[in-house]
Amino acid sequence: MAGIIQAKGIRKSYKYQQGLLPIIDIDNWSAESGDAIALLGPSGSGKSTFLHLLGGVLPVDQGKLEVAGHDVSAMKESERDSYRSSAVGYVFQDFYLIPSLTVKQNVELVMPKTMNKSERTKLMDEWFERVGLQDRMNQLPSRLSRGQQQRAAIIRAMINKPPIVLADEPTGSLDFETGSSVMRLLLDMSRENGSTLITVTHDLHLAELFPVKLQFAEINSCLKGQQGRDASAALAAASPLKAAASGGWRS
Ligand SMILES: Nc1ncnc2c1ncn2[C@@H]1O[C@H](COP(=O)(O)OP(=O)(O)OP(=O)(O)O)[C@@H](O)[C@H]1O
Repeated sequence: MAGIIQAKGIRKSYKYQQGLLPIIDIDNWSAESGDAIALLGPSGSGKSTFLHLLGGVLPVDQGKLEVAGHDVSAMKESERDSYRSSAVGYVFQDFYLIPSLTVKQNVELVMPKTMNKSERTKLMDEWFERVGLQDRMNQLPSRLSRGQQQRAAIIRAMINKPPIVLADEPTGSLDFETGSSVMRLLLDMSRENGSTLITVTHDLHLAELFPVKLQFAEINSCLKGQQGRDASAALAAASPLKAAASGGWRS
C-alpha cells in the first residue's frame, strides 16, 4: 500500500510581530505505509509544527494533506480532534501522563468505550507485560523512572493500533542507554502494529536505528539555504560511532 501520507503544496505560517513567519512549505512529499522515519533538522526548523499538522493539532494554511485516508486539510477543529483520537498515536518528550491517575488508568482513558472491562484488562495486561511494566501498572507515574514513564506513554499511544504514530523527541529527556531501549521499543511496536512511524530526534546515533532518515530541509522549502545544508553535511559526516562517542550530535 503506498502513500499513507500525502502532502501537496502545504504551507503553514505563524503570526510574528506585525506579519507572518512562514515555517512550512512542502511542495510534494509522501510516506509509504509501514515506513519508520527519523525526522532530522536544526532547532526551530519546524519539525514539531510539521508533526502537529500531520496529527491535526494545527490546521494547514494552504494545500492538501491526506493521512491514512483522511483529508486532514479539509477538516474543522472538531473533526481533527476525532481524527487524532482514532488514527494518530502521539509520543512526547515529557510523556504527558496524568499525574493523579495510575499508569494503567492513563492507558485505559484512550481505549474504546465499546470494549468491555475484561477485554480492556486483558489487552492492557498483555501490553504492560510486553514492555516489562506488569508490576508497575497500578502505580502513579511519579513512582516510575522516566524511562518507565515513557514506556507507559508508548503503550497509551499504540494500544489502539493507530495507522500513524508521531513521536516528538521521545528520548530527549532520557539518558542515552534508556533512550536507546525506548527508541527500539517504539520501532518494534510500530512494526508489530503495522503503523507508520515518524520520529523527530536530534540524536544521530538513534536515528541510525531507522530505515529512513529524512532531513527536513530536503522537503521544506522554507529551509532552503545555509541552515539545511549545514545540517545535511553534519548528518553525512557523523558516523554512529562518532555520534555515540560525543554523546549524540545535536543540531
Ligand atoms: N505557536 C507559535 N507561534 C509563533 N511561533 C511559533 C509557534 N510555535 C513555534 N513557533 C516558531 O516556529 C518555528 C518552528 O518551531 P518548531 O517547534 O516547529 O521547530 P522544531 O524544529 O521542532 O524545533 P526544536 O528542534 O527546537 O524542537 C520556531 O521559530 C518557533 O519559534
